[in-house]
Amino acid sequence: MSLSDTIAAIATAISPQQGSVGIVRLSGDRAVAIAKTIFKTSKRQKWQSHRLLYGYVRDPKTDCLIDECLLLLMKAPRSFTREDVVELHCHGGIMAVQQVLNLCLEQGARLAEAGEFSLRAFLHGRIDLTQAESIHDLVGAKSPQAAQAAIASLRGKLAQSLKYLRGKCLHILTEIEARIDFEEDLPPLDLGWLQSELEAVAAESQKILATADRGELLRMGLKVAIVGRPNVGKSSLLNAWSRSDRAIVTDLPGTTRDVVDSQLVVGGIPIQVLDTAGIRETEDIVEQIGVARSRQAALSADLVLMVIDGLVGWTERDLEIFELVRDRPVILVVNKMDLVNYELRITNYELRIMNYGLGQLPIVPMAAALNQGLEDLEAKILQVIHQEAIAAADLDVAINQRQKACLLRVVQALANVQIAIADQLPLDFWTIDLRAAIAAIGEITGEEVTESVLDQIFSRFCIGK
Ligand SMILES: Nc1nc2c(c(=O)[nH]1)N(C=O)[C@@H](CNc1ccc(C(=O)N[C@@H](CCC(=O)O)C(=O)O)cc1)CN2
Ligand SMILES: Nc1nc2c(ncn2[C@@H]2O[C@H](COP(=O)(O)OP(=O)(O)OP(=O)(O)O)[C@@H](O)[C@H]2O)c(=O)[nH]1
Ligand SMILES: [K+]
Ligand SMILES: [Mg+2]
Repeated sequence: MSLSDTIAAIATAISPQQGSVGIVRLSGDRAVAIAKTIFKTSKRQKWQSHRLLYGYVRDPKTDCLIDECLLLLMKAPRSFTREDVVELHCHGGIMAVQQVLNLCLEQGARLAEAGEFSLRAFLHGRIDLTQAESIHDLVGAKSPQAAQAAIASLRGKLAQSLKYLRGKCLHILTEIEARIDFEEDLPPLDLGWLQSELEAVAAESQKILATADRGELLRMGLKVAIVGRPNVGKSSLLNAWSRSDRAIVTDLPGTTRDVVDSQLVVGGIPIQVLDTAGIRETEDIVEQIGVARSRQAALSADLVLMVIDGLVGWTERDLEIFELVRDRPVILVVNKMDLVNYELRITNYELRIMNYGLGQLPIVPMAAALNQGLEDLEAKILQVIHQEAIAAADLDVAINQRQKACLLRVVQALANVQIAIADQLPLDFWTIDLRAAIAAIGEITGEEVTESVLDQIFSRFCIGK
């Protein structure tokens, strides 16, 4: 992959007969020259930076008309990549953008690799690595809160905090090194200052680290499986919750055969809900496979909603299903509460559930068919996944697992400096650990990062980003 190539890619999502506009993007030294061979505009319009030109794309070999387009020119360094960038705004769908892209490639551009526009923006110093990663997060965001965290990082909030930490570490390092090099000429190190600076850096690092759990939830979301005996109302729950008719509901036990999923957002957290086949012994081959899939879904879920029938109550069959899922976080949904005396039953369940040794199982009474109990269910879910702690993190950025791993190394290295001081080790030892802390911060921002880490990060991007 050469940085001196001029690259081209379709920058928008493409889908047949969809999207009113599609954009082909070029970046590099030859972007303007390539665009000029295929895009014709009236003489009155000048090829000026940050202006839109109106015109037509033609195949220069055949003079065949391809599309009516707008062209946006952004001259280096005032562009996303800091190279010359040309955008051809074509008609949507597949054909126009694909043909325009092919012409760019025929005229000497190379198809961009995944994330290569963003990689160039990073390598040319327009954004740091945390900002580049946030572009990927923003594009993939599945809730407004996830998008908010991404845009905060994109604006450089995390980058700023890290820059501040790195600055402090460098300052401490300089003070210590000066004592190594010119010991006689300088006043002795102020150990009180040094330690309070180290503690301040560690505390700030911890504050950023505290956003990692929220980051994980916002990025990955939660997989929630609905399981239970046939006919307890699992599919009714999925439909009520997703306000859809996603799953088939009938009064026949064994209606759901396959795992049916739906995407929701609860408290800003993207949730994938899986409705599953009712679990029971059966002779029906198709249903058997469905039941096996239910078990699999339950075991791979982050959280299980185990549904029982409020009218029937807790049965031995329910206990068997509970045994299957009890290693996962479980919420017990007591459904069809519209059919029973509420107060009486709930007390009854709590007693019986205690008798079964199920402990402090969270219970939510519901009437899924009547859309009742959904708010309680969501509140209980947020409680079970410790949402309070997550919402309490007082930074609006939310770091990812890579950034977390680096920050943990920062904290560890700082602790090692403290140990070196306490053990009165020679100053060289102090600086070794401080340098490790600085390097770990640099790995987050991209100031000190290996090619393989960059490769890992940018290869997850889509082509055209
Ligand atoms: N059509 C289009 N829309 C888009 C993008 C794009 O590349 N093209 N973006 C792509 O991600 C996002 C906007 N982000 C951008 C970020 C920086 C620059 C840019 O040219 N920056 C220059 C000049 C700034 C200025 O003139 O003030 C710079 O920072 O030097 C452009 C878009 C979202 N929308
Ligand atoms: N009265 C009442 N009926 C309900 C409630 N929830 C579901 N039902 C009814 O119970 C029957 C079974 O509902 P489903 O949602 O298909 O149950 P399921 O657990 O998905 O069943 P399987 O897919 O067969 O395992 C249907 O007739 C529903 O209308 C409820 O809250 N109250
Ligand atoms: K059913
Ligand atoms: Mg069902």
